[in-house]
Amino acid sequence: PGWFSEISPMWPGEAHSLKVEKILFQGKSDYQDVMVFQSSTYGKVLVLDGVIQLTERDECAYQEMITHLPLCSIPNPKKVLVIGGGDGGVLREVARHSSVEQIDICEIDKMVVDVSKQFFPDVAVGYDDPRVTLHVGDGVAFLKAVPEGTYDAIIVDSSDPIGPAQELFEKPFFETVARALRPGGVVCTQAESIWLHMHIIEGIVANCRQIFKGSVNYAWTTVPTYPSGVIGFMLCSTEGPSVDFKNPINPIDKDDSSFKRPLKFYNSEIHSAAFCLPSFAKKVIESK
Ligand SMILES: NCCCN[C@H]1CC[C@H](NCCCN)CC1
Repeated sequence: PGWFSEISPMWPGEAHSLKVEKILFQGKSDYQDVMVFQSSTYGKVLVLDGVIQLTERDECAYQEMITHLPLCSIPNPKKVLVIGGGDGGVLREVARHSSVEQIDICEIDKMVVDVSKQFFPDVAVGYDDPRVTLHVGDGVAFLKAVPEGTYDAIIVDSSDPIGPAQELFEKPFFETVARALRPGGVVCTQAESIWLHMHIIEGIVANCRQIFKGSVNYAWTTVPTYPSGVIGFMLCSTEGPSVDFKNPINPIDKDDSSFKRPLKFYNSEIHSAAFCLPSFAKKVIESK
C-alpha cells in the first residue's frame, strides 16, 4: 500500500517509482540494506540500499544481455567467472551455453544469495547448475588469487559506484580482470546509463582502452525499472584472437526447446543493435 521511489544522488532530481502491494523482507547485511517487495505491476522487486536491482517483470533484459553479449562473441566459452550477480540471474543465462564447463561466481554479500533463493526462485535457479561454484567474498581479492589467463569470459554484474561495488569501477580492478583472462578472453561489465553517467562512462572507457588491447565497445539496452530506462555494458577483449562483439558468432536465439525456458529478450539482431549509439554518446565513447 503506497509507492516505493528510487531516490539517489546518483540520479539527482529524478526518481522512478513502483506501486507497492506488500513488503516481503527487510534486512541489513554486513554491506547494505536489503529489501524485497511485491509490486503491483512488476512482480517482486529486489532493492539494495534503496536502489532497484531487479524486478521479476524486466530482469530478463539485463541478465540476458549482460551474459549473451560476451558469450555469443567468442567460440566455445569454457570457463566463466561472474563477479557480483548474487541473485543468480546471470548464472541462469551462462548455463544456457553447452560449451561452458566451469562457472565461478564471487558475490560479497551472502544475504543477497539467500534472499534471492527465497523470493526469486526463477532467478536463483542459476545456482542449481552443477557447473556453478559460489565464492562469498570480495571480487578484487578473488581475482588477485586466480592464476593468470584462467577464464574465457568474466561478467561483472555489479551494483553502482556508490556502495560495496565502488572499487569495481576503478582501474586496478580492470587490471586484475585482464590478468585473469586468457588471450582473446572477454569481459562484460555493468556500465551505467548514457543519459545519467556519461562522465563515469568516459572514465571507464579511457581505463579500458589502456588495459584491454583487443576490442573495447559500449553496448546498451532498455530496462524500464532502472533510472532513465536504459543500462549499458562495457565489452572488452584482451590481446589475442580478435573478437568482433558486434556480430555474434554463436547466436542462441534459435528457439531451442532444450532450454527449460526460452530467451525472453536476447536475439542476434538485438545483439548487434545494442552497439548502435546516439551521437552524444558515440562522440564521447568512440573518441577515447
Ligand atoms: N543481476 C542484477 C543486478 C543488477 N545490477 C545493477 C543494479 C543497480 C542498477 N542501477 C542502475 C543505475 C542507473 N544506471 C544497475 C544494475
